Amino acid sequence: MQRKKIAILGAGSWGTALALTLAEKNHIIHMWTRNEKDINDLIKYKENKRYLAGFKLPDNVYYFTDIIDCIKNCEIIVLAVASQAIRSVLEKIKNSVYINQLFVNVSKGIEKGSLMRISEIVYDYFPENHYVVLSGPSHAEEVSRKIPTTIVAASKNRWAAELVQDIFITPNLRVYTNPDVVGVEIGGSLKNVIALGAGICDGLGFGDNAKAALMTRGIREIARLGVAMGAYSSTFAGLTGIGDLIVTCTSMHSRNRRCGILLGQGHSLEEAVSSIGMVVEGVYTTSAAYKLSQKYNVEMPITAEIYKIIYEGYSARESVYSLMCRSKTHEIEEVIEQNISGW
Ligand SMILES: NC(=O)c1ccc[n+]([C@@H]2O[C@H](COP(=O)([O-])OP(=O)(O)OC[C@H]3O[C@@H](n4cnc5c(N)ncnc54)[C@H](O)[C@@H]3O)[C@@H](O)[C@H]2O)c1
Ligand SMILES: O=P(O)(O)OC[C@H](O)CO
Repeated sequence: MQRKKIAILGAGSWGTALALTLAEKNHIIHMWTRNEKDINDLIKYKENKRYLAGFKLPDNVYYFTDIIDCIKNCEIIVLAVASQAIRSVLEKIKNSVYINQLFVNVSKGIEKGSLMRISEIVYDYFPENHYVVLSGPSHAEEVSRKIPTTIVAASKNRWAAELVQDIFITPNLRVYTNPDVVGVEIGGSLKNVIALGAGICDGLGFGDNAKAALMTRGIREIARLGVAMGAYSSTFAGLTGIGDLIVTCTSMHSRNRRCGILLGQGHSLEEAVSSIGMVVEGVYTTSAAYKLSQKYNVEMPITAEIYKIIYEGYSARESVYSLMCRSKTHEIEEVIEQNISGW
């Protein structure tokens, strides 16, 4: 493939892992982060000691303190900051983006106040630019070690999705395409809420049964909301749905799960988040998901309980009791609603 000039906005763990991957494919990488000390350290050590220590960045990675210089002449602009910061980053570049620059969003979240997905925020600023969301089960710590990983490039535009597939694919990072932007964004964001719950279960000392139940019922309520918002239900059975949910609920790399473990052990939210030291997207997404469930009138009992734990001070044990003692119900709603089996 032809060498591309790619701007990565955000030099956290994921932005850095992607810079490594793309630079090793011989693309020219421009990295920007808001923190000048981080940029100076990157220039000095050619390593991201703060967010992803142990990996040398090659010489075709360049570092910028000026975001406008960073994106200049880049064909691709990768959004790799925490999701609540995406709007402020777009605001900084709003007068400097050309129509032929393609956005690749790798951030997983929903904007807290507006309840907008990242594609909607990008569309607000750049309605004519192509947009691709790249998501799936992909811990930065493993991608940078070249451990086999699979992700999905989703776009309304097939050409854009296939271009991003070609740019990012390596023998260790297999990229699929999908037209379902809503499904991929909802799955990638809301799995973090369930991962907080999985961590809480671990922190409370529960076992594998509880975790399996949480994950299975969790993906079901995520899919219910996603479909109400216009997603394909099959996306939630794929890499960006159940795939990402599995990796986030079971891995000790997951910041969301680790935060949940601390909550389950009785630490406050502030203590838990500050001890993680990196973005814990699920904290914000819990609030957004809870409000989306109300807006779309979709029942999301697990999300509602995690909202109560995080934002209303409920104890985790109280929430588990509420979930277990809800009125009894059927497993697959469609069977009852559509009278499929004649019940
Ligand atoms: N780490 C992973 O394994 C991984 C994998 C896939 C997706 N993601 C997603 O990628 C996004 C970034 O995650 P990360 O792991 O790199 O997080 P991180 O905590 O390692 O880094 C966050 C980055 O966002 C920047 N940032 C935060 N607030 C900002 C603001 N107000 N303005 C400008 N920049 C700001 C920070 O400076 C930093 O560069 C998240 O949405 C995450 O869910 C992470
Ligand atoms: O570390 P987490 O919990 O933010 O998860 C990172 C990625 O989203 C996993 O695919």
